Amino acid sequence: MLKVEALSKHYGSKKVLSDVSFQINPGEVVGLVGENGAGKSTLLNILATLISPDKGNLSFDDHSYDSDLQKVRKKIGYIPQDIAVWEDFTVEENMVFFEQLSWKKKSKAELRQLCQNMKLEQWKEKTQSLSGGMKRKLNIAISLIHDPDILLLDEPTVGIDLKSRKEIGSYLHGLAKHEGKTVIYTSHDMEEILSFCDRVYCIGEDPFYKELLEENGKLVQVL
Ligand SMILES: Nc1ncnc2c1ncn2[C@@H]1O[C@H](COP(=O)(O)OP(=O)(O)OP(=O)(O)O)[C@@H](O)[C@H]1O
Repeated sequence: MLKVEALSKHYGSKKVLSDVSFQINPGEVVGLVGENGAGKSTLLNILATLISPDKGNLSFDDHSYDSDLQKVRKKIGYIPQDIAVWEDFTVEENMVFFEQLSWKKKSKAELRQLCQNMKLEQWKEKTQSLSGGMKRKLNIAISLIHDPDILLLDEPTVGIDLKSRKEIGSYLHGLAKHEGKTVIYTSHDMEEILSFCDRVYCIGEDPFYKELLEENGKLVQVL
């Protein structure tokens, strides 16, 4: 379980997160929504241990972010907004390269299976020739090499076609429901949030998202 207690973060005089608390269970898919600049990426980056909060206690499966940082990091898979793959490498070469950097070892067959699970079949193709949706799938497959328990995704489906969006959304949903992973992702796509998320956290004071989601029967908590 992911536990966040009394988390705050500011940049200079700008308060971004103020006394935020929540808990997320294994197997849940949680969406983070809010207007531009509300603090979604900031929260995701704190959960990914990439930036530190000003105050607050965070833990995952009873491992504290403060005292058990290495254990927590091993459990996290983070997919940033910008696709980070080697364009000159094939899909296979990318997977093997990142497997070598990973603390968890996987055979080539297992790496290929990860891609196939995402409906990414172009194993021998150069990454530069893949569509945006396929590159995004590769990015997600790379983040799964070390079998993380918690997946943090910053706008994983932005700028890609509807078919890939749906495939990625249902794949992430399946990871939560069949493998018990905790999935947290940001999106501006309300249809996607409505289809794939069990719960939604709204960041910021604008009531727009909360009202829209509640009208559609979603459980929403304002952070
Ligand atoms: N390193 C930083 N230094 C100063 N201000 C920052 C920094 N990172 C973010 N901010 C500010 O904090 C606020 C929250 O930014 P954040 O990127 O978390 O928002 P967001 O909800 O993810 O926005 P978007 O939907 O546009 O991606 C913004 O006003 C941003 O300008």
